[in-house]
Amino acid sequence: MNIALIAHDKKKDDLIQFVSENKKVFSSHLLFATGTTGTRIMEATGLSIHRFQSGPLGGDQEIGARIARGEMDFVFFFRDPLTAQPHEPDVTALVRLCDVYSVPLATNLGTARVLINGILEEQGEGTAGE
Ligand SMILES: O=C(CO)COP(=O)(O)O
Repeated sequence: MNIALIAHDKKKDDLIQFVSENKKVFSSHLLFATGTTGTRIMEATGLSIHRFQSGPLGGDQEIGARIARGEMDFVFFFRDPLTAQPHEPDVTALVRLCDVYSVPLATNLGTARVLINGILEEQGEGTAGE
């Protein structure tokens, strides 16, 4: 499966911790990320991640293009709901494309936990923490 990992600055630590806790699951899939998020997760976990541009420089749009081509299976996008983003239209467009193509999207830690369990079940390996 192809999985996209994206986090706004104030949510990067949360995503890094989440990926670290579920490293075994993520390591068995192809990982993609916006620039800074990908670098931070690679440094923290040692996982191999294909990195696109940084979000404000077009990274969200690059991931959106992959979604439009049917090349992204799951998206973890930890958005910061309390900080204005200069590239807000790109953020909205990425979320919209997930809805257009019914790509499962987790925008916060709670949904991410549910989604990772869904991925594990698709792999036939029970749920996280068991
Ligand atoms: O801004 C982002 C998503 O909208 C994330 O970009 P970076 O991973 O480069 O910080």
